[in-house]
Amino acid sequence: MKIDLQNITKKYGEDKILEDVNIQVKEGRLLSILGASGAGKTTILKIISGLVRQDEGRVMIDGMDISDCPVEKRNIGYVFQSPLLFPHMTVEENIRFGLEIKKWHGGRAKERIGQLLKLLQIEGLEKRMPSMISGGQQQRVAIARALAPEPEILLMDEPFSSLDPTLRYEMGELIKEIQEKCNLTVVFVTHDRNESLALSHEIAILIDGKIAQMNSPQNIYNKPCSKAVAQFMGSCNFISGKVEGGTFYSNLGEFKAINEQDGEKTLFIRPEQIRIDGEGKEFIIKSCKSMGKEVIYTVGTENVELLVETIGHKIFEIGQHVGLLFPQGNLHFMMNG
Ligand SMILES: Nc1ncnc2c1ncn2[C@@H]1O[C@H](COP(=O)(O)OP(=O)(O)OP(=O)(O)O)[C@@H](O)[C@H]1O
Repeated sequence: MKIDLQNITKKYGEDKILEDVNIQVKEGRLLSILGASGAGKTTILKIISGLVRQDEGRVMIDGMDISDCPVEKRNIGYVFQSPLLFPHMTVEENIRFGLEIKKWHGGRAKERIGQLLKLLQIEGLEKRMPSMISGGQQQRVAIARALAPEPEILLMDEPFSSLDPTLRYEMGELIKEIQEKCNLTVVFVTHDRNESLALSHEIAILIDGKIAQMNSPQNIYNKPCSKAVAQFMGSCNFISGKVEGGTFYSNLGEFKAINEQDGEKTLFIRPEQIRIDGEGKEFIIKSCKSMGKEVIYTVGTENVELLVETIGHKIFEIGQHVGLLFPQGNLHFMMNG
């Protein structure tokens, strides 16, 4: 099912939480909403599910306005940050609870529970109480319960934030697999950029209640529309300058700027997209930080300073003269401001 949020605005008291939010998620795709704490991510999920009513705008599912449809009629699965299982019920009973809405009992319910135990890879745990399984297993049960009534849309609110990085990665892979197998349309809220880059078909960046950019992970990372989006996705270098007749002029030198309109622009480049040339001379290594897998150097001249990331051991020394290479394909120009 396709989700289309149109011009959604939401206030709590005098505070405007969401302003003219437009989000489209195609059927069978996973969109993640990435934003800082308090940006309004959960509020968007609550509006899609019907737990909260927007002040303005429409929630469209497959072309139908469901803004006035009650929560229980929407058949949308919702997985919360913590699993929220019923502690006095077994794993099987918790999943069965998800079927209440469908009024499935007997053999049909048993068959569906069996399918879900297999899908979430938790077979053998059905008779255990939630206190007798791990945090990761509890979250699998919560996902099984949300999927029990066969929703075509699944909303996930930072579902893996309490898990350790390895488990978090595994759960992400499992969600991708389930999403594809069941052709689910998923909206996934996170404030972890790596998680969103790894999982999503599309990412929507929410800054101060507005969608700053919505695009593929590659474009969000490599072609951010603003400094705020660029910084949200990781370390970056910004170089101010001017485009004139297909050339960008700056303190860093001149670069080809084919198809760029003339005017004041900012050149954006990620630290790992710059290469250090040991044969060159025009820059100096000013500092360096070893991060284990990678080394981050500050490299500069009197006029300009850049972060450069290399993989592996430290091979350049502070004070060493080097050159820098800027592969043309990695250069992205943005409007100033
Ligand atoms: N029921 C409510 N009444 C008043 N204010 C609320 C209510 N629910 C949320 N808020 C406020 O709305 C803002 C957005 O909340 P929301 O939970 O959507 O943010 P979020 O991006 O999901 O944050 P986090 O990443 O911390 O979960 C916050 O400032 C929050 O305090």
